Amino acid sequence: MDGAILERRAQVARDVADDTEVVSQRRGVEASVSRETFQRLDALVGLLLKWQRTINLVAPATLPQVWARHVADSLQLVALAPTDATRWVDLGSGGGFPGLVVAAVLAERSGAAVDLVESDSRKAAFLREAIRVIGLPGRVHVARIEKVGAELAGGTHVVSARALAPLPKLLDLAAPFLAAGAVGLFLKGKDATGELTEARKGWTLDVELAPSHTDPDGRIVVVKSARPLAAAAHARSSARERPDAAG
Ligand SMILES: C[S@@+](CC[C@H](N)C(=O)[O-])C[C@H]1O[C@@H](n2cnc3c(N)ncnc32)[C@H](O)[C@@H]1O
Repeated sequence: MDGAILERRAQVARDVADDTEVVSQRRGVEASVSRETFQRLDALVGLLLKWQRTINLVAPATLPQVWARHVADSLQLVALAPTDATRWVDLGSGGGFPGLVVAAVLAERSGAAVDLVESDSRKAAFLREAIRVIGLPGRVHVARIEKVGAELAGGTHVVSARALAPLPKLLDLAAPFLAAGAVGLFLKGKDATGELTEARKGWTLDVELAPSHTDPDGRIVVVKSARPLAAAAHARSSARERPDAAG
């Protein structure tokens, strides 16, 4: 059989396999949330796929696994948060993970509000549109986290982030929220333990590493409290004061 026909058949087989995978991942999420939450998540995925044609909201290679890699990955944070959490801040939300997924669940809690901080204005436009169209309890801040953190921190129950920065830098970004008593929920890959060892050089931490249900190598860093070590805090503030300091 000619090579072009073989390749076409192989592509059709791959597409069918992808479709089957998408259907089964979507069913997995459907079984784990309420009907209303699932409808919001379905609408979110639809909107993401539409906007993804013009903006790179998530890595294109991850689209066939959108339900597992993005929706289910984000959803697992809700089970690790205090059950009565209503004030949630998501840092560096990008295409809405985990922030918009959390907002889709928290929509059922009275008084819930999810603040999404994202400095990229095109991604922020998507976040705003998703909140408007789906009717999510979210607010978007098109800003650098460093600029708005202190102002947003009061009353936050949970601060989350995925794929934003290595843990030591992430703790610096999340510091105002953690200082205000928020629990930190940070989705991490296989380097979580190494990043935690690094972070302990600058912080006294009460932390748990929870397994990820969507990535066998992944961990969720649950930060229950974080206090900067005095010397490390001093080093950080001196580095900020010296304009020629690295980092
Ligand atoms: C790699 S993406 C991850 C997006 C999303 N959390 C996810 O996991 O799909 C990191 C996002 O954080 C945003 N970001 C990075 N540094 C930031 C900062 N200091 N303040 C606000 N947003 C920031 C970037 O614009 C980008 O959209």
